[in-house]
This record gives sequence, C-alpha cells and structure tokens, in this order.
Amino acid sequence: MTEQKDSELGWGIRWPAPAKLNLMLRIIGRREDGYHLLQTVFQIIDLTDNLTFCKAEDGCVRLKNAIPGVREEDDLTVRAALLLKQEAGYQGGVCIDIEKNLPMGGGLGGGSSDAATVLVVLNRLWHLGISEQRLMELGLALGADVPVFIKGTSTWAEGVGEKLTTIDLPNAWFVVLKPQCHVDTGKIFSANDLTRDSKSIKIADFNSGENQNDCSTVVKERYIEVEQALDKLGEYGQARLTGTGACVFVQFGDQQSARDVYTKLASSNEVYIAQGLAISPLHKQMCELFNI
Ligand SMILES: C[C@](O)(CO)[C@H](O)COP(=O)(O)OP(=O)(O)OC[C@H]1O[C@@H](n2ccc(N)nc2=O)[C@H](O)[C@@H]1O
Ligand SMILES: Nc1ncnc2c1ncn2[C@@H]1O[C@H](COP(=O)(O)OP(=O)(O)OP(=O)(O)O)[C@@H](O)[C@H]1O
Repeated sequence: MTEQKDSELGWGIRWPAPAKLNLMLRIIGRREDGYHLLQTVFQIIDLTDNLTFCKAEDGCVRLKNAIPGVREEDDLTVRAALLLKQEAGYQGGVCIDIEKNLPMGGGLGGGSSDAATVLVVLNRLWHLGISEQRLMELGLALGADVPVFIKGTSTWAEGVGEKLTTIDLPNAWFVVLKPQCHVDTGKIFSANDLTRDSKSIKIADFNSGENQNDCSTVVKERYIEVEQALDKLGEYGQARLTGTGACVFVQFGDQQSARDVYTKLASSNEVYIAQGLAISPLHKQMCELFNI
C-alpha cells in the first residue's frame, strides 16, 4: 500500500462539528451597535454534525446536499469556505457534504460549529497557515459562537463571545429536550423586557452555583413550548435553557442517572443524551491525524 501524503490526509473523511450547551448566560450590557455583552459558559458535548470535504477542481465552493430550508449561499459552511478563500487569495475549491444531526435553531450552536469545522479543517487541507487567532476573528463575523468552536475547549466567554478563557468543568452528562418550536435569537435580544443589567460575576461565582440564563424569562413568555419543556425536565433536576433556546437541559454527575431520565422521556419527546467534553472531538481528530 502506498503511504498517503500528509497533504492528502483529511480529504474524504468525516470531520465532527460538536454542539455546545450554555451552562449559564448573563447579559451585563449592550454595545453601541446593539450587540449584547454576555458572560457565558460553553460546555462542548458529544452530539455532532459531521462534515466531509472533497476537492472541487473548478475552484468553486458547493454543497453536496443543501440543508432543507437554508439556501446554499446562506449556509454557514459555504460562507466560511468563501471567507477563507478570500482571506488567503486561494484559488482551489471544495464540495462539502453535511451530515446534519443537530437540531437547528435550538441553541446548540450547530451552524456555528459547522462553520468552525470548515475554517479549522480547510485551513489545514488548503495549506493556508492562517493563525488560530485570525480564524477566530473570521469566525466571529459569521456568528457569535464560532470562535469557541475554533478554540475547542470548555470556555468562559465574555464580550459578545470573543473574550475566551478555558475552564475546567466537572464530568457531566446531560439530557437535552428539544421543544417543537424555533426560537429567533434576534427577536429575544431585541425584546424590551430582556434583562440587560445583570451584575458581572467571576468564574468562582459560577463554580459556586450562579448559573442563571437571563434569556429564560423572555423566551418562556414568548414560547409556551419552552416553558412546558422546562417544567417537564424540572421534575428530574434543575432545568435550564441553552443560549436563547429552544433546547432545555438538565445536568447529571453520572451517566446512569442521565440514561434513566432519557429513557423515561424518549418515547414521546425529541430528546438527546450527551456527555460533556473538555476537548472538542474536532481538535482530537486534528491531533490524531496531523500530530498537532
Ligand atoms: C446566545 C448565544 O447562543 C450564546 O452562545 C449566542 O450569543 C448567539 O449566537 P448566534 O446564534 O450565532 O447569534 P448571531 O447570529 O451572532 O446573532 C443573532 C442576532 O442576535 C443578536 N445578538 C446576538 C449575540 C449577542 N451577543 N448580542 C445580540 O444582540 C443580534 O441581533 C444578532 O443579529
Ligand atoms: N450549516 C448550517 N447549519 C445550521 N444552520 C445553518 C447552517 N447554515 C446556516 N444556518 C442558519 O442558521 C440558523 C441557526 O442555526 P443554528 O443551528 O446554529 O442555531 P442555534 O443552535 O440556535 O445556534 P446558537 O446557539 O448559536 O444560537 C438556522 O436556522 C439556519 O437558518
């Protein structure tokens, strides 16, 4: 068997794009451009979309199959690949195959994570040599959550999601319930009655149990399905909203407890069971393949 060249590795294989949960989310102010200043904790979890990249000799960026309801030119993976090409003046192309497993508009960050996987992997496969810092800057233009997925660790985030500090989180398993509604992030952030003046806290305060989500009240008021999901999960522990929803979750210290609750809910709900990860599976795979 001929040895595969490093430059050939990574094409035609599946690359994970993991989901996140916001374990807490505080809104502590608003910038002049309307974006909100947050304090939030990102927990990467082991639910993933998977992306496969094949070379496109004509230099175009295209999808093998567009996601239903998302125009190809709006897809965050296409936009991320085009941004990279523009940044580096790169002439090559790519065909992206998205295996979409993560619910969209659920607060699990699937679109942002897909974009991050494109930026990280194509930077390598196209030999662009763009720094991680610059990839994060490019990613932020696509969505507030993209930089965290480029960094690939559990993170304490401030600003609009660009001031990132890696943190240690305890081993945890989660049951995630997806109500049958889509929450519009922009609508929640523009609500008049949204709390925007929470006091800034420290990581130690979060570790001592400060884990409110300032979007919860407004989301519950506007989406009865989210309120009902919080009530339903609340029977098994402290139920919380991730991001602006719609997904809600409850945390467990051991897998069996999570499994028991998952089993009770699975027959009549869209429900997921997930393990918290300290390192993104994307970064693990990058390390294994390229020794970096
Ligand atoms: C709420 C979080 O999920 C927390 O992880 C994210 O901050 C939201 O990230 P996202 O879905 O990628 O959101 P974006 O696409 O960046 O923003 C959607 C809209 O939400 C509002 N928005 C978003 C993030 C933020 N810090 N302040 C805002 O006011 C803006 O009106 C923006 O147009
Ligand atoms: N590759 C993609 N995957 C998912 N959504 C995409 C993608 N490209 C564009 N989008 C658009 O982005 C919207 C938000 O998708 P996403 O799944 O990231 O939401 P989310 O989980 O609520 O994210 P967040 O927690 O960052 O708010 C979708 O409704 C869709 O219109």
